[in-house]
Amino acid sequence: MSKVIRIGTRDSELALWQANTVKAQLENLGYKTVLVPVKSTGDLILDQPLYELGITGIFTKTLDVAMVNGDVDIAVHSMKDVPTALPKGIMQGAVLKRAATKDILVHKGLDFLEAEGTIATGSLRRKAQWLNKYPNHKVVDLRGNVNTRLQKLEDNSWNGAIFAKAGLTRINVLPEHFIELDWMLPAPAQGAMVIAVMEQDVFCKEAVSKLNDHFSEICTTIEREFLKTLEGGCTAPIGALAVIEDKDIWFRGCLFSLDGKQKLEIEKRVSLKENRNLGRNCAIEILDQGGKDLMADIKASLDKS
Ligand SMILES: NCc1[nH]cc(CCC(=O)O)c1CC(=O)O
Repeated sequence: MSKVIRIGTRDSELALWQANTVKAQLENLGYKTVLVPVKSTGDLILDQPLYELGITGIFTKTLDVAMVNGDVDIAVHSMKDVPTALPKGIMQGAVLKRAATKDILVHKGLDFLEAEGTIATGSLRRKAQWLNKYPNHKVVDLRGNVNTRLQKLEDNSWNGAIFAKAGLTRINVLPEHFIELDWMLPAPAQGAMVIAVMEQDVFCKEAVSKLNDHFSEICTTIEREFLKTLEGGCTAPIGALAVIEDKDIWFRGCLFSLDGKQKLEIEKRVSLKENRNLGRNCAIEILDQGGKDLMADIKASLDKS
């Protein structure tokens, strides 16, 4: 085991925390590793256009390029940020044991909930679900990494902002005032970390496979199949969550219109052994129940804006 595994990561605090976790776990198994932080926007030296390689994700693009270029051996991602179609030559090497899956509202007091208020999020999925439940509220856009978003919430008069609990917990910035949004369905694979590896890299494939958590892999696979079957290359307000209870898998999925007024949802409980195609079949049911038209509407309005 003389090879040093170069772990590519983005340079945000959350990304570094996640990459360091993988580093510690690999070293615990006796592997030598080194962390290679890669700036999010970089000089992308490649002799092929990105789309020809199937490189699309805004959060994962830079690391995909670094892997294809041979600058890093593996990459650590928040799994929900990874497009459902992986670039040529890159495969999913391991899904780590999943942390908290849910979204939370960080707030400054909850009196506004049943009245009027403004909450902030940059996510179409969170916005649509929030407006569906609280039609009298306003939702404003909020972007940036976790620390930036927390700071902007402090600096503005908004009543609250929505975050993935896993992200705040990991970098230890979970504020005192938050509520768990149990009714909101998370992004497919939220709270899970994934390790990407090159298909031809036998050594690294073997190494990272030891970090795979079987149940986390099953649940995130179902959620991402649901997403992949619905989306057809377009970002939409889609939520999904699969959890294992006893010997069953309990799946819930949803698709909303951008304004949150239309809601299509599905729920199924099957035995763990029968989980094949669960995500795909649930998506097909949603598509048949009006989801096809809704996706076309969403795509049309997103193309316009
Ligand atoms: N889209 C950004 C992003 N990607 C992963 C996380 C947190 C960790 C996770 O959800 O797995 C976050 C922050 C957030 O959604 O609040």
